[in-house]
Amino acid sequence: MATTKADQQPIVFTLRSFPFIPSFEERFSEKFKTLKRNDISMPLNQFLTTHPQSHSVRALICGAHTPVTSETLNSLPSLGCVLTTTAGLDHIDLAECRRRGIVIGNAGTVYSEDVADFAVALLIDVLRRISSADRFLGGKHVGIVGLGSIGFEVAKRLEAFGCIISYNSRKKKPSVPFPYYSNVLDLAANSDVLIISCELNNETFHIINKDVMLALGKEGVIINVGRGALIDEKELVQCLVKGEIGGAGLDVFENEPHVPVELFELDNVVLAPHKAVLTLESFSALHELVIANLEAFFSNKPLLSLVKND
Ligand SMILES: O=C(O)C(=O)CO
Repeated sequence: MATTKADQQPIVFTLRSFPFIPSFEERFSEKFKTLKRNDISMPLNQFLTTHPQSHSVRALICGAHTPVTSETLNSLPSLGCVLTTTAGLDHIDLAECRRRGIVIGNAGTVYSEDVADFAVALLIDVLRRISSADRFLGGKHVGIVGLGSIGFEVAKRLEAFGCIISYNSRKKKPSVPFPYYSNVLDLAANSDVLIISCELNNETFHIINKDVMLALGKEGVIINVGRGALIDEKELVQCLVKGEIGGAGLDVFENEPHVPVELFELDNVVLAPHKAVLTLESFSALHELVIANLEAFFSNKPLLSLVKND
């Protein structure tokens, strides 16, 4: 049998959730020798500890629903690179990657514009469904929690609607013209709308708690396109049911795919099944980025979307 270019390549282990487009999958498997877990009924770590090729895996592709735990990493002794198809990193044991010198690449900014569009669409939907003319978007004070690439794209779009933007993030961003709040509670107290687009980590878990929701107030709207666990979901449901906040647009939930049943009953809530990034444009850009990252890794160059993990 003729040897293809892929036979000479180190092995890339692709976990299931990589959103391949068929033509891309072909290109990908010509370029890279891949190990796939076809039988997903076998637990991942059992597959890895019994599969002889696990020892030769140099790069791993994962997604939001395929956690990369220390156990997984320990079953891949030659692993040097983890590429996630997500912008978020909360499914990866970052400390273990750091300890083992494994580089991490994420989806960079490929989703930012689509997620920002989606956040704005959710907001318009929440406001227009329940409101009379005095609740339209113009003049609303919008607080953005997490002014990364998504948050910034949201700000650009909402400024064009005449909204007044301010934000909270770990640090004040010197190049940004919007007022900064170092504390989410103060941001909520001064906003009509909170857009949640920060990353989920130990510091941001339940950053939107009951106090923040009460500070946002009865007319306040929350849009979450980050991660479900950024909001204390039980409290969110209570606040919505009791009318302590005005509405919510949610693309993410604390225990996906579970969605609290109470939310389905509420007219002032718009629910979406974690689909803000699901566009052909986002995925095509992601696929190019994954290939470019693997090529960079295998030629000892820095990843294009290298994650800072120190
Ligand atoms: O990029 C991410 O973090 C996502 O949630 C994609 O769905």
